[in-house]
Amino acid sequence: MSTDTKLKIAIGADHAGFEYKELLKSFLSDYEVTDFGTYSADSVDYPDFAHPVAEAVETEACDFGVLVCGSANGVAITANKHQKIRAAICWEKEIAELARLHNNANVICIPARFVTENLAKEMVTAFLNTAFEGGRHQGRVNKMSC
Ligand SMILES: O=C(CO)[C@H](O)[C@H](O)[C@H](O)COP(=O)(O)O
Repeated sequence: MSTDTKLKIAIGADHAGFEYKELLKSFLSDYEVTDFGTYSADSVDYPDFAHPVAEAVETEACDFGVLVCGSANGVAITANKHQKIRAAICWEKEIAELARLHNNANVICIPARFVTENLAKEMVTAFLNTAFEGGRHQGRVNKMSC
């Protein structure tokens, strides 16, 4: 019997990110995923979904967050209002890796209207499988809080 504990992922999106969220949810079958909505393509307000995802990560109920909206700006701005959240907008696989390596980002924000489904999957995979480098980056991350 495996004793592996699955990483816990909080996922959320607005209507613009709904389809990608559904896709990523299926893609992340090796993880314990909690879906904070939205649950259809009907128009909604992204803060209603970004705050719950940020809270789940901030309280350590989940290890990482995945947020999707049209440009990723709305969900990232909202999530970053939370003290313990470092939410990074990603549009290239290497940016997703750097968000973990250098910034110890704990939420990845995906712009569904500007990246392909395949790239979204690649970025989430890279994000979840890259560790924070620490070292010179630790002090910089410490200085983010105000
Ligand atoms: O938050 C955003 C922009 O900052 C997201 O891209 C939203 O998904 C977008 O604003 C939704 O736009 P819509 O015209 O209401 O579909």
